[in-house]
Amino acid sequence: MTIDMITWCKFIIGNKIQNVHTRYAHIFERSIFYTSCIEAYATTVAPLAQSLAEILGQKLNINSSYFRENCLVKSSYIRLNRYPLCPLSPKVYGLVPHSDTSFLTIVHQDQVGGLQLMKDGNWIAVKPNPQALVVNIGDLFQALNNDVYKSIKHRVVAAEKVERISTAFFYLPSEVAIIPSYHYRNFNLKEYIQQNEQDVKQTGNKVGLSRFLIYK
Ligand SMILES: O=C(O)CCC(=O)C(=O)O
Ligand SMILES: [Fe+2]
Repeated sequence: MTIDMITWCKFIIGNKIQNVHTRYAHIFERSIFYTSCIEAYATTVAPLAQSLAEILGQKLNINSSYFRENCLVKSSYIRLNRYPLCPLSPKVYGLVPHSDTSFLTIVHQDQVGGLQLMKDGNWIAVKPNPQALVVNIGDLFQALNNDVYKSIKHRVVAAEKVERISTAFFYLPSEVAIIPSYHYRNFNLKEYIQQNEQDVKQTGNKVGLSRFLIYK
């Protein structure tokens, strides 16, 4: 692994609405305050994600009930990211460049900054604003809307002087829900994750949606 592929970030994945990911259960069990915060946040942000997906989907001929029917409460999850101070910044990333698998990702970041988006071949810093949420289009939404709205490539620059915290809510369908698309062959989340894991193992990279294109 080269230095630029190291991720300088600690994270917890959990979804208290459902069950906490078993690998992290001990952390969640330790603090009732913590779990209730996560639960309150997830309960608030999930309907927001659904409304945004429905609004975006309206002009794209996506059936208005699609998200309600296929995104179950337990299919979405939250990832808490902590970016500790990094002596090697800016040589390593907080998070390596990636696109999210989700339909939508709703990110809350603190005041430190470090999130960057790829736009027209350039990395653009997202101005940190703790009063605002960042909404990213994910891979599954790109497939669903036949490439009208593209999944955004993003990365996080490692924190150099001040530790950074962010919270990402990934709005996802159930593992078996079909993602209908004209550009991509029918697939579901389970298949997509398996394919990505296989590609990362074999090539070191997530190949992503292009694996599922009908016409290459
Ligand atoms: O920390 C951030 O601002 C972004 C987090 C992110 O991209 C992720 O968790 O997938
Ligand atoms: Fe991300």
